[in-house]
Amino acid sequence: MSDILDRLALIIESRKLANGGDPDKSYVARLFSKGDDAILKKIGEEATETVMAAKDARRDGDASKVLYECADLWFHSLIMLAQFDLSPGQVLEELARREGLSGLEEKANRKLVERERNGD
Ligand SMILES: N=c1c2ncn([C@@H]3O[C@H](COP(=O)(O)OP(=O)(O)OP(=O)(O)O)[C@@H](O)[C@H]3O)c2ncn1[C@@H]1O[C@H](COP(=O)(O)O)[C@@H](O)[C@H]1O
Repeated sequence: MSDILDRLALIIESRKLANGGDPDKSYVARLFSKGDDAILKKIGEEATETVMAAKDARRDGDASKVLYECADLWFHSLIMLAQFDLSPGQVLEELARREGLSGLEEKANRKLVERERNGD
């Protein structure tokens, strides 16, 4: 299933202006041409729309819109990764690294390290 993420990442990379992306013909190239702030603004918008869709889904009992909004959020996250020369594969590697490590355990370890660093 991560094939689609890899394929999309390749298309997004090809839309960079340095790779010949044309802002008049491509949504992704247009976003790249606007730079960091425009890309990050879209992430904020799509995250908010995802949250609102989830709230509506809980109220209306129809979760289908959550899928669409989440796809928008993931898509724009791929653009943000590309903007920083990162790949979806690297995010998947980070998730794999965390596999089996309880979030509560990780948080406790992090707090311990912070306390040691602060000399508490
Ligand atoms: N998966 C997507 C995809 N998902 C969402 N979108 C676009 O992302 C935008 C989402 O923004 P909004 O929902 O806020 O709608 P909007 O009001 O049009 O947005 P803005 O005016 O704020 O930019 C819409 O224009 C959608 O069409 C996408 N655009 C492109 N792709 C993929 O990216 C590929 C390359 O696209 P181009 O660069 O346009 O060729 C395509 O072949 C697709 O595979």
